[in-house]
Amino acid sequence: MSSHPIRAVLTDIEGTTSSIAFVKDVLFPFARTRLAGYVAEHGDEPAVAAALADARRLAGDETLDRDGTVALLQSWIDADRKATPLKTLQGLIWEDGYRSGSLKGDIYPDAAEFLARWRNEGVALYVYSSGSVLAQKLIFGHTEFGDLTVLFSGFFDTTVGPKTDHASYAAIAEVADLPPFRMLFLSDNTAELDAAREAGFRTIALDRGEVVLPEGHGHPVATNFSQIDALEGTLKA
Ligand SMILES: CSCCC(=O)C(=O)COP(=O)(O)O
Ligand SMILES: [Mg+2]
Repeated sequence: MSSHPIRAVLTDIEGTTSSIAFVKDVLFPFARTRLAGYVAEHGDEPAVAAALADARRLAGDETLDRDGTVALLQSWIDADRKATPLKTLQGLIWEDGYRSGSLKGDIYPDAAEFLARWRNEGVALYVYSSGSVLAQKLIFGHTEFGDLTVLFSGFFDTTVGPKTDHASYAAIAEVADLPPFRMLFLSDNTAELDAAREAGFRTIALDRGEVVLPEGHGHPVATNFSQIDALEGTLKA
């Protein structure tokens, strides 16, 4: 344990503050089934047209028509590909669901409780997820615990860089204006945790019982946010 208090917590969403099951079984199918209709209705809007063009560029096939692009994006959903244009479109489609009340942001109760507690204690909170910033604000903005977006000082998605690249964490620490060793990154993905550690962050792996963490990863492990509080005895600003 370091003697330097943690000044900020940077948290992943899927597998950390929210179950993988919610993302895979609720959010992804919601977007997948509505994708074709959404693109038909909004495909000419600049943000949507740009995301479709980015997807074609990423796939290396700029000749794809609209149906072909939808099929490509659906295959990326099935493969859980964390591609920025797909994440942009998913966020836009989920927005309709959250606003109409058919989607509710599923946040673990311990995450909601301890995020609020840490914020009250003066720890700054940030999100870093493959989901778009819009999707992040929607999931935290529509929870059974109310609007949790007010707890956060900033939101980062893959437009800052891939989650497995140490440079992304260095960029986030710059924006937060903190030395990386004063920041704690929480994730269920050890490749992400390795990248954060390489950038100088402190790290804790979340083991929510949905995936098996690889052996020998070397990150402290917590099964919920109350254990993080105990593990990081210096989690006081
Ligand atoms: C913002 S909720 C949807 C999350 C999502 O689309 C995703 O791919 C989850 O990735 P994470 O980086 O939060 O594990
Ligand atoms: Mg995750």
